[in-house]
Amino acid sequence: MMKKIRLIDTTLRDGMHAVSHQFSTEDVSAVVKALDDAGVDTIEVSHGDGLGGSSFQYGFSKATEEAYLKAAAGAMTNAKLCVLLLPGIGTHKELEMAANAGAKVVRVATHVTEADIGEQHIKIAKSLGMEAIGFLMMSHMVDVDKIVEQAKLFESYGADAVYVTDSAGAMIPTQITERIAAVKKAVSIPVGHHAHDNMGLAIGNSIAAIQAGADIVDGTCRGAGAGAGNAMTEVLVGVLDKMGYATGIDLYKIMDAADDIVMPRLHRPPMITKESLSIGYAGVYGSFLLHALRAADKFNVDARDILIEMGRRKTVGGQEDMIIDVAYELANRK
Ligand SMILES: CC[C@H](O)CC(=O)C(=O)O
Ligand SMILES: [Mn+2]
Repeated sequence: MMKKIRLIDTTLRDGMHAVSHQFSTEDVSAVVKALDDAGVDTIEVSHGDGLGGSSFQYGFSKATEEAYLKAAAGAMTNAKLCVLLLPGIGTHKELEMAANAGAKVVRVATHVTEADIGEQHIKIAKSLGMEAIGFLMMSHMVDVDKIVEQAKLFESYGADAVYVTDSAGAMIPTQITERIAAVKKAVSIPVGHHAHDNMGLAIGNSIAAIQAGADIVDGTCRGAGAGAGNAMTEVLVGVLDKMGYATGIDLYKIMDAADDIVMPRLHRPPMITKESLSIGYAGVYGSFLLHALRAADKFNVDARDILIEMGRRKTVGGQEDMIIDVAYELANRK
């Protein structure tokens, strides 16, 4: 029997970072229709920083979250609609709105040391009848024991699955293997992995995760996502099939979705560049990329220096405003 790997496509959420949150509701309908038709199990749609992310701090979305979700729900026949929520950026109000608009799954994303701030949202999601997944971000920043502790917290709150997330695309396969294997041993809920390609390892790390026991992996079409992007959904489908795992996704249809539907909508397709590689190397959020490029331009400094300094200061998601401070300081040092 082939093991079934659940593939969650986040082109319309992580991919929002790659288009500065400017997909239209028509884009959402077209991409969801193609993914659903290809057999994708779960499709995530939200602002790149999750529900409530549309703001000065993170960048405004082209449409409201409700309009995106209604467009997605209306274009789906079989897939489950998923949203991302970072407690504090999104609140129970956005979660209720999402459930009413048709979302069946929520990923409650916290910094890897802060699962406790997700307890309330996991419980609210369950009371709304949703599947609730704990999503531990920036898991390269702590050791294995800490990740295990935090994954167990999510399980104790009633999460249906828990993720080890490489937000910065900073880890190498052995680090993924040890983290996933340890979490898998410690919890009895499914374990997922979300990879970024800043160091060219997104597919390799996803394979390492699956071989270490992961049950769920994330992908985006054409790798659309923060930094150098994510593991490509269409590549995962081909590779997993070759490895003898079932995804339930039609390879030709997902290739068509990626090349014909998603690619023309990416004005700046993510790729490994000196800046996105620096994100992986420095271990900072992929979503810092466009902010750092803009600040580098404005203050006439090297974006790599900004990112390396952000890494040295151990900044985490939500500290995008510090990019300006760092650029300003670097410019004054010159
Ligand atoms: C800021 C939210 C973030 O983009 C979530 C995510 O995809 C990650 O941590 O990689
Ligand atoms: Mn991501």
